[in-house]
Parts: sequence; structure tokens; C-alpha cells
Amino acid sequence: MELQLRMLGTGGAFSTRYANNNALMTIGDFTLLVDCGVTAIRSLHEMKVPLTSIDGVFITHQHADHIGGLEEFAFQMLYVYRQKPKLFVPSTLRNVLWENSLKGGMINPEAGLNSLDDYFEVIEIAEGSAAKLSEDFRLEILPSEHVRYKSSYSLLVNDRLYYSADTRFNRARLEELHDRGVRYFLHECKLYGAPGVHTTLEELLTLPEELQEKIQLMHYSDDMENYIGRTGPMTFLHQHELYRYPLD
Ligand SMILES: Nc1ccn([C@@H]2O[C@@H]3COP(=O)(O)O[C@H]3[C@H]2O)c(=O)n1
Ligand SMILES: [Zn+2]
Ligand SMILES: [Zn+2]
Repeated sequence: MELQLRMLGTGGAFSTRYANNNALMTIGDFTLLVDCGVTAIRSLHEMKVPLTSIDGVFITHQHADHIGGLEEFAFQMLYVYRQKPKLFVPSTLRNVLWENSLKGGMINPEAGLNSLDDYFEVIEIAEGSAAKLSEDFRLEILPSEHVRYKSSYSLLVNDRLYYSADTRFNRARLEELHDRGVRYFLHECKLYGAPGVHTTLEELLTLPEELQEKIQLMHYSDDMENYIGRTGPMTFLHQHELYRYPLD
């Protein structure tokens, strides 16, 4: 069994070169879109991935580079393809995702479209245990500290691949997961400046060498090329490339 990954984009929120940091993960016959930002629909088109080939969408948090394409995804699925896609959403985000982010553009009482459930088959994911998205695809959500007092999540897939999404540096979590046998770490990276709500390259470079060797960097700024050769054993993820991660 393997996880196949293609990043729709690998850029930070203000990147114009690398598109929003959204991921397509396939295990067996199930394909999950992790986050659906402003650039997601265009990226999928460039990758020749039909919207109908996506079996479900998962949302990590409410910033536009992670949910800004969800309205178009929902409208296309409803009005073009007449399908109701699965939306996997952390329990703490379900209500605010609709009330504070999507409702303004998507509510349409005349058409009977009044809630998230009218567009999606909503499947809430709770913290604390892995959810089975399919026979082969297990997803655990790990609360992350990104913008304080707002929900955001990192992911653990099949106990083998960690996907940080947007988060401040969390050394204890990274080392604990590494000790538990997690083999692949896809981590966001702010290449320069103070950490703020993100993890900096400087912070990641303080991790043990054997952990850094398992890290691939994402959510980076447009000057990424200036940092090639300055990331220790960590490598950069590239948009649209196919990566394969054995899971056994
Ligand atoms: N306290 C904050 C909050 C947000 N930001 C910037 O806004 C972006 C929102 O999307 P993001 O991908 O989380 O990156 C955030 C920061 O660039 C920031 O720099 N500081
Ligand atoms: Zn982001
Ligand atoms: Zn964010």
C-alpha cells in the first residue's frame, strides 16, 4: 500500500508563483483533497484532475488559501455535475466554516440551499482517534497552534505521514511522532523573518538530523529558490509532481 501525493500548490498565502498549499492524497481507490484554496480549481484544471475524481475534501482551517475555492467547488459539483461531494470537517470547524466563511456566498433560500449539508455530505471528524475515510485511508486530526483561539489542524495519515498544514513550530509533537515511527513529514516553512503564526526554517533546522531527513518543505514564499542548499537535509516539495510514500 502506498500514498500518492500531488500538491496543487506549495506556496504561502502571499505566493504568486507556487499557488495555494493544497494537496491531493490518494490511497488505494480513495482520493482526498486537503484544503481547497483560492487557486485550487485552476490548479486541478492544470493538473487535468476532474473535480468528479475527488472522493472527499478535508479542511484544515479557515484561511482563504485553504478554503477560498470551496464555494466554486460546491457550486460546480451542484450545478455542473449534480453531485453531493463528501466534506470531511473537524467538529470544531463545522459551524464556523458555514456561518463565518461560506454562508454569505452560498446561502440561497429560494433554492433550498440553507446549510453546509445542502451542498455536501458532511462528515465530522473528532480529535483523538483516526477516522476511516475508506478501507485503506485513515486520517487523524491533531489540533495545531496557528492563529490563537481559532481551530486549525495538522494531519496524520495511516500513522505514517504527518502533514503540518499551517502551524507554529511544535518540537515536542514532531519528535514524539518521529519516535512513534512516522516516516514522512510534510511541513510548512516560513523561509525568513520572525515565526508569527508559522514555523520558520530556522526553527526546523534545530531538529535532530534524522528527523530533518524526513521533512519535505511546503507553504513557502516566492523566493524559495534562494534557499536551495540552505535547508540542511530537508527538501522542497514541488507543485504537481507525483510523490509516492510506501505505507507498510
Ligand atoms: N497574525 C497573523 C495572521 C495572519 N498573517 C498572514 O496572513 C496569512 C493568512 O494565511 P496563512 O497561510 O495562515 O498565512 C498568514 C500570514 O501570512 C500573519 O502574518 N500574522
Ligand atoms: Zn496558509
Ligand atoms: Zn493559515
